[in-house]
Amino acid sequence: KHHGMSQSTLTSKGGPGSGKGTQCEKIVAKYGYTHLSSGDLLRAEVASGSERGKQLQAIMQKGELVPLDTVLDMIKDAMIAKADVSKGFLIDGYPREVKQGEEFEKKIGKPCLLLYVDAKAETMVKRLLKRGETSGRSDDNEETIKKRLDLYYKATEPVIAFYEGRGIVKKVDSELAVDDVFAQVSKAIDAL
Ligand SMILES: Cc1cn([C@H]2C[C@H](O)[C@@H](COP(=O)(O)OP(=O)(O)OP(=O)(O)O)O2)c(=O)[nH]c1=O
Ligand SMILES: Nc1nc2c(ncn2[C@@H]2O[C@H](COP(=O)(O)OP(=O)(O)O)[C@@H](O)[C@H]2O)c(=O)[nH]1
Ligand SMILES: [Mg+2]
Repeated sequence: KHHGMSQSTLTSKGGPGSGKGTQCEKIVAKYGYTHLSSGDLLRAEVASGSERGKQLQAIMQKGELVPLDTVLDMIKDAMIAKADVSKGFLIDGYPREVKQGEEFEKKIGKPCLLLYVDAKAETMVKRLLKRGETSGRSDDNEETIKKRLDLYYKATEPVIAFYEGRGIVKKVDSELAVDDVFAQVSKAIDAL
C-alpha cells in the first residue's frame, strides 16, 4: 500500500463482451467509485495520435496485450490524479495477466474485491459482434474477437484463480438481463 488507495480498490474481470463496462457504469452511478477503464485509457492514447498511440493501436487491433508496464503506469497516473477526491477506485478489466496483478500490488496495493463477470463464450461473441456495429472499435470484428477470447482463456482466467486464493472473488452470472446482473453486483459490494 503506497498511496493509501488500496483499501477501496475494486476490480472487474471477465471475458471480452461479458459486460464489465456496463456493470462498472452502474456501480459508479450508485456507489460513486472512480471508474478507471484501462481499455479507455489506452484508446484515449490512440486517439491522441501520439507515436505511442500508434504502437498501441497496432497491438490492440491484433487482439494482443500491450506491455504491462504501459498499462500500469497509465492506471497509476490516473489514480494519483484523483486520489484526493475519490472515495474509491473501480478498475475495469484489469489485470489481464497474473504478472500484471503482481506488479500492481507492488506499486499500488491489493484490491479488496474482484467482480468476476461470467458469461459463456458464445454469448460474448454475440454481444461483441452487436457492439461492433456501432462501437467503432477496431478490435470488435470476428477475427480479432476470436483471438481476444483465446487470450482471455489462456492469460486472464488464471488471474481469477490467483485472487480466489485470497478470498476476494465474487462471481456474478452475466447471462441475465443487465439489471439482474447488477442486483448480484450490488449484493457483493454491500457486503464489503
Ligand atoms: C486492461 C488491458 C487492456 N488491454 C488491451 C486489450 C484490448 O485490446 C484493449 C481493450 O480493453 P478493454 O477496454 O478492457 O476491452 P473490453 O472492455 O472490451 O474487454 P475485452 O478486451 O476483455 O473485450 O486493451 C491490454 O493490452 N492490457 C490491459 O491490461
Ligand atoms: N443481455 C445483456 N447484454 C449485455 C449485458 N451486459 C452487457 N451487455 C451488452 O454486451 C456488450 C458488451 O458489454 P460491455 O459492457 O462493453 O462488455 P466488456 O467488454 O466486458 O466491457 C454491450 O453492447 C452491452 O450492451 C447483460 O447483462 N445482458
Ligand atoms: Mg469494456
